[in-house]
Amino acid sequence: MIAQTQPILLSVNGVNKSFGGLQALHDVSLEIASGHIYGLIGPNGAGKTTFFNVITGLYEPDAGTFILDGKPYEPTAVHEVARTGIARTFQNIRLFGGMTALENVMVGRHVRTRQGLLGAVLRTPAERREEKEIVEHARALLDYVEIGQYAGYTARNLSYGHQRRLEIARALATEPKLLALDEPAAGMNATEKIGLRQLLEKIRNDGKTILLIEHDVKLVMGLCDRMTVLDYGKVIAAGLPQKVQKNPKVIEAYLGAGGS
Ligand SMILES: Nc1ncnc2c1ncn2[C@@H]1O[C@H](COP(=O)(O)OP(=O)(O)OP(=O)(O)O)[C@@H](O)[C@H]1O
Repeated sequence: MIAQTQPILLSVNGVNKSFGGLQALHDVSLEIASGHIYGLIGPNGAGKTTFFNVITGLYEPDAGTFILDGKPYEPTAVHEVARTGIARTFQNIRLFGGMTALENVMVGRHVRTRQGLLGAVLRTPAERREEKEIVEHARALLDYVEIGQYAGYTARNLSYGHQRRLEIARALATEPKLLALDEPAAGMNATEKIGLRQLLEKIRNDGKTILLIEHDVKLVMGLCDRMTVLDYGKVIAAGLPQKVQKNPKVIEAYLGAGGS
């Protein structure tokens, strides 16, 4: 566990988001310290994915301000968000299923290169050099998430757990300041979850900051440095996991939702 003396990487203040008459997020604020794993939990429909979609530019908030790494940040377009330094994975895995694992990571890397994808197609010597670097970097990332031996496999043919790791590698390829993971353990068996936990701890120990939505409360409690609990779009508790799990509002929200 890391002390809260770290600088704040992401500060979110007063986010509101409605869909018609339904207020999915109600004045949600949170602060994520640099180098932390920050958990966002809550029963089904609490607004967790909506919050992710807002901070990654998929949904426009009705209100709210954001500061990333000391600078005002407007999550307007998904591509810009990636350049600014937030990378995410999705609850339902979104890989390029027909491409190889290596190619999937290379796509993520193009966010950080000069030529982008078009340059890679035109192929001048400088671009070929850059392309070689991209391949090497992508291979290194696959090794980092421990699926290097599957570099040439088509993404859709990988096991579920390996696809989740591949999504994380692709997100890391954009060199994010904040890695936002939407239920990375969903569908994993117990052994895969232990492996995922070790991977996330390694990523944090290497200096990255992680925002994690997770349904597996045991995993979140054991892994996160700080957390926020949402219920019906509102923050009902925030802080250290040991304190949050004893909060009567949190217990009630989970028991009320069938203990999910
Ligand atoms: N695009 C949308 N249009 C209309 N309503 C939406 C939309 N996205 C989310 N909602 C509604 O907003 C509320 C919050 O949903 P959200 O998916 O953010 O919850 P969640 O906490 O991520 O839930 P889960 O754990 O089930 O994924 C829900 O009532 C949901 O039906």
